[in-house]
Amino acid sequence: MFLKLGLAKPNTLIASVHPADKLSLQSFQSLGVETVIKNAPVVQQSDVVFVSVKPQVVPSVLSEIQPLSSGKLFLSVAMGITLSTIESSLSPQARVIRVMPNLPAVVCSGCSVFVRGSKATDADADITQKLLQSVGTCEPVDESQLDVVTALSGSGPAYVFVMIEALADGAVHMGMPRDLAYRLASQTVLGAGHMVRDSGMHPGQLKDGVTSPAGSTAAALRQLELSGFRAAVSGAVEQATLRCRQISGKTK
Ligand SMILES: NC(=O)C1=CN([C@@H]2O[C@H](COP(=O)(O)OP(=O)(O)OC[C@H]3O[C@@H](n4cnc5c(N)ncnc54)[C@H](OP(=O)(O)O)[C@@H]3O)[C@@H](O)[C@H]2O)C=CC1
Ligand SMILES: O=C(O)[C@@H]1CCC=N1
Repeated sequence: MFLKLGLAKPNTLIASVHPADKLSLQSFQSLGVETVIKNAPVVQQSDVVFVSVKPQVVPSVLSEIQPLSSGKLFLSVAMGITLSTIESSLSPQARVIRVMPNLPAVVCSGCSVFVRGSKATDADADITQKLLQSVGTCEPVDESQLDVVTALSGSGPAYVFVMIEALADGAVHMGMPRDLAYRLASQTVLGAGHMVRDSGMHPGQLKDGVTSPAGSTAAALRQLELSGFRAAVSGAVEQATLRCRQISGKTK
């Protein structure tokens, strides 16, 4: 996406990719980006390094690149891995920023936050914000919020995809063709999100505006309440937050 938007040129990027990961290899190569099978050349040749391996793999990757990390900016997207863990695993001269992006960045509708590490400069924060704002929104937060952010906006697209699938399943059950059901369900979620973001109105007030007395929406909402919909969704955010905290504790 950064290439498409002209924020970087292919010959300024380099990625470490496992040879077995044919899909990633092909997509980088089709963009003209050099790929290597080791992490060291990526760090050696870069000013800004994205750390985007699974949290459980982060400690071994950081210890591998530690000797090469002085003077570089590291942007870690790994859930649950704290700034203090990352900073203490790299050179004291490494600069670190934690980022929590989300999947819709691939269609320029992402939602990211970032937290500056102790050595990160204003220029580092600017470049992080510029990169992430090119693919959606990006705002600074306190690190104490990052696990909940991960649970809300990091994982959130998955909950919404399930919601869209369930909406469409309901409509198909009632006789609607599936392709029409997905079009209507996805546009409904987009439109509702747009209204909450831009109207300044409380979501409950917007919900009331859709709900005619003795109408179909009231019947549907009653079913959602009986099924524990609110508790299920807010419980999902709670469980995801707890999982981040668990990972965070294990990798300190
Ligand atoms: N998916 C999402 O929507 C989001 C993910 N994140 C974070 O992004 C990170 C990656 O997540 P995700 O992309 O879903 O996970 P994936 O497992 O899909 O990607 C991780 C990649 O790292 C590779 N890898 C494994 N070990 C090493 C190593 N030692 N050196 C270099 N590369 C290695 C893996 O290769 P192989 O498969 O061959 O092992 C794989 O290609 C996680 O930390 C996650 O918390 C953050 C926000 C959103
Ligand atoms: O599931 C995960 O661990 C990552 C973190 C945010 C989205 N996906």
